[in-house]
Amino acid sequence: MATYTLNAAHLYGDLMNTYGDIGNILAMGYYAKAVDAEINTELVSLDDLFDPDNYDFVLFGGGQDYEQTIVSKDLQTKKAALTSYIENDGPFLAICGGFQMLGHYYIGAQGEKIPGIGALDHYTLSQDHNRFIGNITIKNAETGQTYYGFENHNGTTFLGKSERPLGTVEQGNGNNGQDKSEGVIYKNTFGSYFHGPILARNEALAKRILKLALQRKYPDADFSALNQLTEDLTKNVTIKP
Ligand SMILES: NC(=O)CC[C@H](N)C(=O)O
Repeated sequence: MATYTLNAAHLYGDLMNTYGDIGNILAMGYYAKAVDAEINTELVSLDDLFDPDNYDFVLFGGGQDYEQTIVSKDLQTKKAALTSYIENDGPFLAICGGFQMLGHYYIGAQGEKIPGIGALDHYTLSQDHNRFIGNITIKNAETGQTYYGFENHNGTTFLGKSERPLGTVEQGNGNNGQDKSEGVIYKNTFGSYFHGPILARNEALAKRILKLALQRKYPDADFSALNQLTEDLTKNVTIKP
């Protein structure tokens, strides 16, 4: 038994898990070992109850438009609980289709309007016979860190006033191919179009989100070993695309 335990919800992990997005939880679990912590993961899908008090981390991965249509209906039943989790600073990572569904709506490739839950203030439009596909690099303004990933999406997302981007696009398209924004940060919720998975490829971000989750659950504990690990690794490792 580890000293610290985090409970993670993999939201609709059986329907939306593009490019192995669950690897984000596995990456966090890997770094968690450095501070004697472990992560228990539970699938929360159609007709399941989402109790915000039960979870310390939520992952909502990407998916195809068809799966998003199915998930959209069920998601409305979890809207209040998910919004309350986000508003109470619950650590959350939403990728691609999951990122789109936390916002107001996504117009799918066939022009269909797929409602989100509006927990975050963005909306997503559709491109005409085009997808953004390829490697992407962004820079995070607060930390100066560079993140690497792979994007594949039809949707073009536009952030609301309360949202700031996860990063500024240096290579690739990002949220919409126009304003250089990629992803979102709102409270402790992170959204991104990055597959890869993002936390497996970007250890500094993995540790940042892991630390948020650990400190929220165990405010009096000392997780400086994780800090040390972050500093040492970022000092010595050159990350190439
Ligand atoms: N990879 C994804 O999650 C894709 C999301 C959505 N179906 C789009 O094409 O924009």
